[in-house]
Amino acid sequence: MMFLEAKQVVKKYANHLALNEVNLQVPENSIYGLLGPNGAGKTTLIRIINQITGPDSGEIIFNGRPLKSEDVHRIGYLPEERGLYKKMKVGEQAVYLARMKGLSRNDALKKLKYWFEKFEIQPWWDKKVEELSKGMQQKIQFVVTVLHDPKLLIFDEPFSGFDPINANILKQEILKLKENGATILFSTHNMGSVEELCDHITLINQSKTILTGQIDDIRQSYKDNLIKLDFAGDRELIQTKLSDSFKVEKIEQINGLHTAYVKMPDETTINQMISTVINDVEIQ
Ligand SMILES: Nc1ncnc2c1ncn2[C@@H]1O[C@H](COP(=O)(O)OP(=O)(O)OP(=O)(O)O)[C@@H](O)[C@H]1O
Repeated sequence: MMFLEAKQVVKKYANHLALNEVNLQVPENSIYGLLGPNGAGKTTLIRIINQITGPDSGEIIFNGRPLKSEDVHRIGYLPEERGLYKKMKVGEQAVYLARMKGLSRNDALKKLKYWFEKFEIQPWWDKKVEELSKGMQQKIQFVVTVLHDPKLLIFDEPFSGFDPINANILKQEILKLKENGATILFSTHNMGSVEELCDHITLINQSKTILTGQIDDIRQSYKDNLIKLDFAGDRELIQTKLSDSFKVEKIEQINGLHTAYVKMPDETTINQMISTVINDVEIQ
């Protein structure tokens, strides 16, 4: 079942068409990546789903029926522009935000304890937000976003500002949230995170959907069987040997190292290709 759908969503800003009949189909309990270059329309779509702004036409279907204002409590949203109160203490603010999402003080404290321990950020509890770095503030905001166990989580550029170690911790947590039943939609420019996390993607470019589907299907349909082989050795000989069974598109040479771009016919394997040249080259 689709947990979230955007149907023919159109949004104009003054003279700019930010979304041009965009569709989205997010299956329940999936991790869904929204991709596209700067200005493509990703944040606009996310803001429409979060009811911060409305579409000019089209609609959002949530859990099988049109999205309602009260659904906002079932969505956890990490916006692109992080917004914590700088002068307030971390713990005090986290409890305050959790209370706004309907948690009792006791529940908020219990859940915050769990997340602060998980992220090893207990020592920050009594610091003012302004004393934290950007990445540290982002961790707090992530915790506050997921604290009320929303069924739908929407993260706008969740990895921006995180160092690789913390980005990895975040990835693992996103996978666990899925295991625990959440549906997750996130926008990103980070292709590594897409490969590692997403089951489905939609690619938006210039306000339009240009590619959508299951990541495995997309990978399969764009597979062009082109293999890049880095080697040291006799370029002419390798070209001749490979050309018997494969199509060598080109061979480049950089600093004494050759790179052959070899197109593999469907019935051939990489092992066959390598065995053709293995006695004549040093494969890098
Ligand atoms: N409030 C606004 N008023 C006018 N134009 C806007 C507004 N918000 C967004 N736009 C325009 O709509 C287009 C889409 O912006 P959006 O923020 O959705 O892009 P994005 O895909 O999230 O980009 P990025 O990857 O840079 O975050 C841009 O051309 C932007 O200038």
